[in-house]
Amino acid sequence: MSEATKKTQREFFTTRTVAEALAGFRPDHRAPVETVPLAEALHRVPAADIPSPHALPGFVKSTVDGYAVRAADTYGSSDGLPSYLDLLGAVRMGAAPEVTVRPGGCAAMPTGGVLPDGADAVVMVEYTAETMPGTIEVTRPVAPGGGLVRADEDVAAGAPLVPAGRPLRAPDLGLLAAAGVTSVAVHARPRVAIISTGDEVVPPATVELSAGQVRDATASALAGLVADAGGEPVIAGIVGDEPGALKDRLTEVLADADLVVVSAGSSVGARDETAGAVAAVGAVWCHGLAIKPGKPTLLADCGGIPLIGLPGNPLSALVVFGQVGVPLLWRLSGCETPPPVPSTRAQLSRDLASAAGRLDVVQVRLWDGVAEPVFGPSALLSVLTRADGYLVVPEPATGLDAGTEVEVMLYR
Ligand SMILES: Nc1nc2c(c(=O)[nH]1)N[C@H]1C(S)=C(S)[C@@H](COP(=O)(O)OP(=O)(O)OC[C@H]3O[C@@H](n4cnc5c(N)ncnc54)[C@H](O)[C@@H]3O)O[C@H]1N2
Ligand code: MOO
Repeated sequence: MSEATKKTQREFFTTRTVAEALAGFRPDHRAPVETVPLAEALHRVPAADIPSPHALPGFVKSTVDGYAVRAADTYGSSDGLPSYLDLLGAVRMGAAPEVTVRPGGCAAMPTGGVLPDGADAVVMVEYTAETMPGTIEVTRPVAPGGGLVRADEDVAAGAPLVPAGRPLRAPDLGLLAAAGVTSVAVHARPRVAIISTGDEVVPPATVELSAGQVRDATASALAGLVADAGGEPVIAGIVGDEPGALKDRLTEVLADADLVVVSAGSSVGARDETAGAVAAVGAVWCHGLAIKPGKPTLLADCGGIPLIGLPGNPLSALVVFGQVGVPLLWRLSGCETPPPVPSTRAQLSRDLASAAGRLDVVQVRLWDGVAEPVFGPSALLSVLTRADGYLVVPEPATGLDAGTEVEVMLYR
């Protein structure tokens, strides 16, 4: 056993908390920046604020169907004492007004039309009547600016259309399009190399299994989590337990990955080579995380590129990747605070025990506002597929009582 392996195996007994890992494990690599068309920009993270080339909407715009007026001409108007205005013309959609509104006059106005010169408000058609051809009766006053948006009310020229560091949402794409911005500089989807380890692990397409063999479940599931968090999964194969093989594979994938994920072999058993191999290609930040399930987790910084060594049990691997890998992935994409996960409040059906200082991730089923824990060993992946979501027992807590209102993060 190498010196490095001995050292990292001892570190297993000085685990870090998940909170410490989220705050303190911060390799400085970021996915490169690329320019993509709007149609490919959903959920991508702008590398810098994107300023508006001009004001939006760019003209004083009516928000109602009605008549453009001088507000002062409508003061005191009521059903009993209407104002009467001369109809001077009509504004057409998508065209500059050909009419100017003088005192005592008005112009017919569609929603979205350009306010004509002289007018400072639009009165809704519901509060008017054309009592005689060419004369409009107004029965409600309107204040200056009423029925309008200002030329820069959506976005001022030069102000950010969308901020750096937040994944683009559908309305962001609309605002960019409205401003004529049709391509954006965003971080590339982080490439996540996924390596499975273990002599017993065989490709999923293997038809007949020999005794003790298992099909690689973890890589496919991790690829799903990676894609969900905006990354590009790169399934980098299965590495057996022969000495040196993992180190060689790690060296290869590090040349072309933004994040490396290795599953299994990170515990303290005789064949657990991961810590030694990782120590040969990077600096191990922790070996052992105070999380249940998932304690045999390893984090390393490989020249700025983060590497996560996940527990072998697929359930534990997925739980840890959700808690630690997904936030890392968002940071690689340029987003420091991951977008919130949809959640719901529910009443816990039974007591849950936990150790203080350890984060417990508990799978739950939900019905009628009740969260029922799904228990089972982390060797069983079906515990996850049967759950509707999960709750966490926070690090300081020693457990949760039945009936406690808990927040359940929902799977979709
Ligand atoms: N003495 C101790 N033994 C164990 C501890 C401990 O603290 N002290 N922790 C246990 C926990 S918790 C877990 S989790 C496992 C994790 O160990 P490894 O990360 O070294 O993983 P393996 O032993 O290689 O595998 C565990 C289990 O998962 C299966 N596996 C592995 N990879 C895959 C895959 N890609 N797809 C499907 N299944 C996979 C593997 O065959 C094993 O059955 O250690 C405990 N022991
Ligand atoms: O924590 Mo192990 O990672 O329970 O299955």
